[in-house]
Amino acid sequence: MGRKYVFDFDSTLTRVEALDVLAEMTLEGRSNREEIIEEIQKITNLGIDGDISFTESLERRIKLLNAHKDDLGPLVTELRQKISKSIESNKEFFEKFSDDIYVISCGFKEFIVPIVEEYNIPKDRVYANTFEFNEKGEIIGFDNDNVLSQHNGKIDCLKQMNLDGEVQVIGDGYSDYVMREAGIADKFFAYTENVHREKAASNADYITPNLDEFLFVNDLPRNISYPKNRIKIVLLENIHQDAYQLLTDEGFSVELIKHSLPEEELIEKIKGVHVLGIRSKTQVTKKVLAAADKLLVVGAFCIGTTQIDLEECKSKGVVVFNAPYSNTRSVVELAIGQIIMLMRSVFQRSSEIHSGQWNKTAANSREVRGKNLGIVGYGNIGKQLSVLAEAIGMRVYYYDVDDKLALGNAVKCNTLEDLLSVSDVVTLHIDDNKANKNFIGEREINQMKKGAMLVNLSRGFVVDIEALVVALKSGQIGGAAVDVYPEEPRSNGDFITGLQGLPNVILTPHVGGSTEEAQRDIADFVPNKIMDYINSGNTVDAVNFPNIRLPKQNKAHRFLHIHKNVPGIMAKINEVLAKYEMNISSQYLSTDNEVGYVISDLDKEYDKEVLKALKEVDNTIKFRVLY
Ligand SMILES: NC(=O)C1=CN([C@@H]2O[C@H](COP(=O)(O)OP(=O)(O)OC[C@H]3O[C@@H](n4cnc5c(N)ncnc54)[C@H](O)[C@@H]3O)[C@@H](O)[C@H]2O)C=CC1
Ligand SMILES: O=C(O)CCC(=O)C(=O)O
Repeated sequence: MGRKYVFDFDSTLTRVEALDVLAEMTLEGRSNREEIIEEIQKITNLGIDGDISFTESLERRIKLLNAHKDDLGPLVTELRQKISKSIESNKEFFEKFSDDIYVISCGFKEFIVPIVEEYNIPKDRVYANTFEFNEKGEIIGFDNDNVLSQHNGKIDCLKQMNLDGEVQVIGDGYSDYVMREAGIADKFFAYTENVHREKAASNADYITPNLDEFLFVNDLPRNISYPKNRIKIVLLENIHQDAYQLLTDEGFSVELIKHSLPEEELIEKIKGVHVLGIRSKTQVTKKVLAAADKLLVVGAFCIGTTQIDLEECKSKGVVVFNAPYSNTRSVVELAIGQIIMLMRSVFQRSSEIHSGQWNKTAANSREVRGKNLGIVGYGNIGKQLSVLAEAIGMRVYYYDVDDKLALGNAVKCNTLEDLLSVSDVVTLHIDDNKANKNFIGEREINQMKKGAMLVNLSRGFVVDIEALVVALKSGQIGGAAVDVYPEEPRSNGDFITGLQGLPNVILTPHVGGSTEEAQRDIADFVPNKIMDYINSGNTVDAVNFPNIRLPKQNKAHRFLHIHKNVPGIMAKINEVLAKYEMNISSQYLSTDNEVGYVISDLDKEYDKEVLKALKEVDNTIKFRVLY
């Protein structure tokens, strides 16, 4: 093609400005170090944005630096650790196109050459300044005759190089852009992986958030087939900021929305989205999924997943992850707290005193020690609650549809009625299966001891609210703590329930799992699952999909193929691979009744036609090339 690639060094090939790093090193121990560093950074930026002449910026910085020849070795060592992430991961490009790659920098050859040589860029293709030293080896200036020490020196430098073919400049600063503005370069790519400079970005032919994107738009060899910045993630329902941070740090384009979206709005929003993050409110229905043209993953940043049509997701090759344990402890602690508060009628006493009434009484105030706690649903939450409740002296009874091993001294009940009839407090921790609708209704309430308490931290639809209201008014139930409701609002604001205003009723707005700890843990767990799937194809812990984990292979391509689980499909996939003479270095298939998911690691080079052929294999649901 005869195309030439001209790279800037500071904040482009490396994540930092080298002179700033040098300053941090040379000013070590100085009392005014921070102020000087700040001043140097200010001057650097003024020079980069063209607000002061570059020569002035260089002179002023060198004076402040107080550097010595001996500092340059450690500086190079430091810079080696600070190569831009996507530059580091795309060495293949620098190998294959080494004859066409140049560095033009207003930095200094003394530290640029040793770094870029490792990327196959020899010193004769590095255009940069050189330091001047005094007899003691101190850096006292720079070679003033070098055009790169002058304002807009990059223009003259590139002109003198007289390169053939199309010249593309990749850099973060205004001084890179001016080469295109002067008509010497053909295209300017504003490189924003490390810093987004408005002046450079607004003048660019193209803004490239990393080298992956640059290589993608130019169809050049690259480490990953689809740049991460092109992967669009939408996080709804006020998901913890840490999740946003993790996913943006990984290079994805993430949008954070505070509330849930109703179906019609989600149908619009989901178009072009690769990953959707939700909590318990957002309904991911068939209609939503029909509009989801790019969707790869749904992340439920909670335990429950019945708000998602898991089967439809699977049939469309959309993998769903949740956080099955992150908020377990938070729910358990709230349950314990609520049980104690109910038994002591604390909320009534509190409301009285809030309204100016002193009512010191022991009536309806009991210890939990020695009382019977009935746990319905002996899963992750139920079991942990069992242990904590015993530790504070409660006698635990439990009921579960599955055969669950009793922890500690807990007593298993064979029927729900057995549990209800013996418990002083009944607490619900069954899962969010829709079959559990009105699981506790009038009949079950009447099977409870008179005056017993009811706690619901599972799902709102599990309890018939009207029946509960009647029982609370009649005294059949002595008090209730309710965290979840059949209908919950999409965002904070007004809310009405028949339970409002009743004595000894604690109402909370679905906050069982809403603690800093739980939300932080979820914000770490789910994004890691998402990244593992996007980056490596791993589906371990997916709730609706065959689970596979295959270690990353070097010098291989990875193809992901999701298909309907029909006889002979693997043979067809491998026939295609054989036809295109691809050597399989490892392959892993996992299936369930409906779908099969196979990861194939293959030899380095491949004919792009193979991708088309694999997509066309009958019963293919989704196909993706990772690298
Ligand atoms: N309030 C909140 O903020 C939170 C609420 N939750 C709710 O708590 C539920 C339980 O969470 P985990 O313990 O982690 O779930 P889990 O799946 O570990 O346990 C649920 C247990 O309930 C049992 N079960 C289901 N239906 C039953 C029935 N009809 N009768 C008796 N047992 C039945 C299951 O066999 C299972 O052992 C979640 O599904 C979710 O709905 C979870 C986290 C936070
Ligand atoms: O607070 C949330 O996001 C929902 C908590 C919950 O109910 C769950 O984890 O299933």
